[in-house]
Amino acid sequence: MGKNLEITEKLEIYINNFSLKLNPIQQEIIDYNNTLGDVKRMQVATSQCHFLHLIIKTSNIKNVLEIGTFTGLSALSIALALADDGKLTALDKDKETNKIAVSFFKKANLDNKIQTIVKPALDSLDELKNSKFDMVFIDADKMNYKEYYERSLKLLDKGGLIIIDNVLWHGEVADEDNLDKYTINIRDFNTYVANDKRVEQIIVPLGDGMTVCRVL
Ligand SMILES: C[S@@+](CC[C@H](N)C(=O)[O-])C[C@H]1O[C@@H](n2cnc3c(N)ncnc32)[C@H](O)[C@@H]1O
Repeated sequence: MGKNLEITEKLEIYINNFSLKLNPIQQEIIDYNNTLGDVKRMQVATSQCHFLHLIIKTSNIKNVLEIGTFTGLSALSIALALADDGKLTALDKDKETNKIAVSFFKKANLDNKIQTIVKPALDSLDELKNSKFDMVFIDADKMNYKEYYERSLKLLDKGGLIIIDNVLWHGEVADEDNLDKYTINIRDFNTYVANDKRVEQIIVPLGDGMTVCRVL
């Protein structure tokens, strides 16, 4: 008792076999990303797609902001879970991956629910500063996480959610001997959120680790 499971690849396949089924276009995005080589690691894990789905379904979330869309897997997972009157605003600076993401959104008939904005996210966030969202999913450049987090807080009311990906940084955050600047950055970010009295938060060990913050 008390010992957490090690999630091996075999166990992950088992979990996915006994969880929600992926939508065919979610699977197409994963298959497409597999052709990209190492860069496919950018996409969220299947378990994270299902987690985002469940959070949206159970929390009456209507208006979502995503920071970091890549080829669209997390965005499509969010949009699939949203009610008909729901909306996702998806930010990314990369024109090429955005074109691919939009083509998948169209194929899934969800392009009406997803607005993409292609420019550096901090510029988009400036433009969105008078908007309100129920949830923000942060998954872009890690060095800007603190800034994205602060900007996100301004866009949410009490009860709003911020979900941040890659907070366990391949497990490196817990290795105190690792002084790599990216690891230190995530470690500092996690400390910042943990000390923030404006939210309550948990780290969920799915994919590369995601923090779920609820605004108090
Ligand atoms: C980890 S990937 C996002 C993965 C995506 N959530 C998914 O599930 O497929 C990070 C994305 O952030 C984008 N990005 C990096 N720096 C950015 C910036 N300053 N502004 C906007 N997007 C940025 C990259 O172009 C990349 O597509």
